[in-house]
Amino acid sequence: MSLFEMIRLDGRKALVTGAGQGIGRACALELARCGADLVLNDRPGSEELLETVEEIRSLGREGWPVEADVFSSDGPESIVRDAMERAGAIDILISNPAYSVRCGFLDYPLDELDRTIEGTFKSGFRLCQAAARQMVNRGRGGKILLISSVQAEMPFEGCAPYGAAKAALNHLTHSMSVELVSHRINVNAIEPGWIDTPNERRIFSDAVINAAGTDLPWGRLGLPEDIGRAAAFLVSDAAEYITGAILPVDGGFRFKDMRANTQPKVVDPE
Ligand SMILES: NC(=O)c1ccc[n+]([C@@H]2O[C@H](COP(=O)([O-])OP(=O)(O)OC[C@H]3O[C@@H](n4cnc5c(N)ncnc54)[C@H](O)[C@@H]3O)[C@@H](O)[C@H]2O)c1
Ligand SMILES: O=C(O)C(=O)C[C@H](O)[C@H](O)CO
Repeated sequence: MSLFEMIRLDGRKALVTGAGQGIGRACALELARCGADLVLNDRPGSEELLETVEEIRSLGREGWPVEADVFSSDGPESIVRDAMERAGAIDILISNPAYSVRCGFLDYPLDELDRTIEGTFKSGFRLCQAAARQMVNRGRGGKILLISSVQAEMPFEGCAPYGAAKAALNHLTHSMSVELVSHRINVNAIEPGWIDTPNERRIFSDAVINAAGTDLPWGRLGLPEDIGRAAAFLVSDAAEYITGAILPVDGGFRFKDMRANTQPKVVDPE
């Protein structure tokens, strides 16, 4: 079979969290273009989620919205329960959202440390666990993809708990791949570099983003679609023999010293 045929996802049911905008939305759209039907999660009341659902349906695929906070106490388990009710199965899981604030190590507030570990690591752990249990019970394998970050390997000032939580997700990816391989469940992660998403636009001014784009080795920031395409490959049959892999999609960012560009102190308040 050709790569083109193997990358098709027709008949597969995928759950993507944080699918209203940014990287989650781009992953969902790319999976739909490859033929998957999708359960799409985002926060309660998210208008962007409904826009993603509409766009998926306009591609001729099913799009089932599940509004829930994946960081909340019953969030991950309830999202998986709802996904099973709507779609009947989860063949593919993409665990996407994270929580972070920027603050120096010496001043980092402990309640924010807890939120970062809860939102970035624990919610991902619990979502993967709940989805993997369904995949194992069903006995037909599955694909799990975690959205990590280059910061798992690349320390930025003011981001210690977030980077540590992403490093923990990388380890979790390796551990899950070992424990789930006998169930034919592939577990992989993508490390996005600096991707032009609404979240980055909230943190940085246009001037900072434009300057960073010029300085990045590829000459531009990453686009959410760059991550979406890598995600679609990793959850397809074309990647059948890939498990426990951490794929950077960063245009060479992690090998260039851009620490000066990544400091929030250069943000223009306007
Ligand atoms: N943008 C980057 O440069 C970059 C780089 C490396 C890693 N990442 C990672 O990519 C992932 C997505 O980031 P993004 O830049 O697309 O962010 P974003 O804020 O632009 O989009 C995140 C989406 O997730 C949703 N979301 C957030 N918290 C949620 C919650 N508790 N429950 C349900 N939905 C929730 C948001 O509403 C939004 O739709 C994160 O894990 C982030 O750490 C991003
Ligand atoms: O969100 C992340 O994990 C990133 O690495 C994004 C950017 O690289 C970061 O905002 C730049 O400081």
